[in-house]
Amino acid sequence: MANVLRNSAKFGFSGVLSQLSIHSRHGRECVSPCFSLQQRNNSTSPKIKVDLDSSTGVAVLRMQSPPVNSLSLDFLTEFCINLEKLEMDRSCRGLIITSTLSKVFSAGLDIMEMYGKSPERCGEFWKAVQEMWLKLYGSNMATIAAINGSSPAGGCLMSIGCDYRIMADNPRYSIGLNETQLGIVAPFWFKDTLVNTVGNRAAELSLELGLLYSAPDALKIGLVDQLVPEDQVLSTAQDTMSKWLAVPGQNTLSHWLYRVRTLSLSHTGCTGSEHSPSHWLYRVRTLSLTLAVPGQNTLSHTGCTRSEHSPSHWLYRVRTLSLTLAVPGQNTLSHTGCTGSEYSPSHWLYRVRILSLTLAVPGQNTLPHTGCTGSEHSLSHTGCTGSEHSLSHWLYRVRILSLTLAVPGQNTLPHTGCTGSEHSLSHTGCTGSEHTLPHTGCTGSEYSLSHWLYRVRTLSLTLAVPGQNTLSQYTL
Ligand SMILES: CC/C=C\CC/C=C/CC(=O)SCCNC(=O)CCNC(=O)[C@H](O)C(C)(C)COP(=O)(O)OP(=O)(O)OC[C@H]1O[C@@H](n2cnc3c(N)ncnc32)[C@H](O)[C@@H]1OP(=O)(O)O
Repeated sequence: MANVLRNSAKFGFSGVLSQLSIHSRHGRECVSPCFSLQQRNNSTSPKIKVDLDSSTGVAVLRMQSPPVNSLSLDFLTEFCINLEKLEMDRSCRGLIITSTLSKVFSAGLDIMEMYGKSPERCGEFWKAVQEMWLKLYGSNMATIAAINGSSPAGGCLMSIGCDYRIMADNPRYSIGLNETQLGIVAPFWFKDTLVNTVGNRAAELSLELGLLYSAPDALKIGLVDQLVPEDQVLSTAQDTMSKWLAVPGQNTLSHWLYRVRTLSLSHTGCTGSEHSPSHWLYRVRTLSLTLAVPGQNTLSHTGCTRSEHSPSHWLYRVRTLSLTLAVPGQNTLSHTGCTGSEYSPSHWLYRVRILSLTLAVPGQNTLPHTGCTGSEHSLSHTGCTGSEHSLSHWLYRVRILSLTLAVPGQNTLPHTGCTGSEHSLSHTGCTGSEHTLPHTGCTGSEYSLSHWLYRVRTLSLTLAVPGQNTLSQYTL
């Protein structure tokens, strides 16, 4: 195992990403996700077993792919097909996910899928990973992870994609997003899902250090909701499910809104029939894909078919969004026109903030302030100095910072040229009457800095969709 992981780190993810990039730049015909799922399911023996109890409306999905339920393309395909079937079965209202293996819930993404594979295979694999998460996180069923063994990385993602987590009370089992320890950057939607589960600070620590938590520690930080003796994991999940299903309207939009709300966008500019979950799944997925690998996903694999979804249309959107979420070291910037020495990390460190500020408000920020140079580029206001500028530190801090600053309509240009003491006001540049914020519902003393910072972070996720969010319909 150690060798495999070492190899994957060595050859690994940048290679995989660039392969993906090459692949996606060529573009492909879009097909419906259902069709593509069926097409690519090549496995012979089932890796997933589903039992639906029609009297309770609860399905138990058992992962049974030895040795460790690693998430290979075949596994994910089968998983998604089963999920899709249950989703379409109106008699099924609740889903419990568990493992038939002793000691392991899921070892996460199958390392062997991640190197030495063709670009096509890599693309399919990564698409399947995203589909798994979208289908689970966006499910209309109540979902419970009955975690009866270790659940690192992608296994943890699968768990936090569920509404509730019950784990075996065994300190030898661990769970967490440990990608950083493998030299892998957890995509932003992994991060967002973790933040939603354990909060900002715990997620920040967890991702920067690539922590795996023992079951008791996972309970302490809220990564799991409950620990029970190993032989009671499934029965407790079944008891718990009955409480979830007793909530009126469990399968309705209200359920959906609570989960998706934090996913960015979903509930914002929609009206009328646009509120259908299927519509949203595709919108969310599109954006997620775009942002998961900035500059690398052309979105040909999103399943969008309307002509407005043509690559050329998307390229412009993608570029904007990608820059918004500029992730140092992960973005190759090939799509921005940067070449050669501009790729150096130091270049990135200084560009990132400016780019974030500039482009986080599509259509509102114009270019002039991207031309900042010299001392204006100092990142002193981020609190980062010297060795703190390591990759993992940057990835998680900068991203949050840029989201914090993204306040469409509020952060107008003047503050981008701010230097020195002006930056002390939390670099939002907002003062006095600029804080009208009629659409946020904020008034009077609510304008205090700490309030503002926390609200902004939430708002910025909502607002990161060019031309879609007016916020007028939505009051936090
Ligand atoms: C394009 C992609 C871009 C970005 C992706 C970013 C996201 C990445 C998310 C991920 O999920 S990366 C995967 C990270 N996974 C791990 O770090 C888990 C590693 N595995 C373990 O920690 C342990 O195996 C375990 C705790 C799950 C189970 O321990 P134990 O019961 O002691 O089993 P072994 O370690 O002996 O393993 C048995 C067997 O299984 C193979 N294996 C384990 N994990 C994986 C895996 N993730 N993929 C493929 N194969 C795996 C292991 O090599 C052993 O195989 P043998 O042939 O040696 O028996």
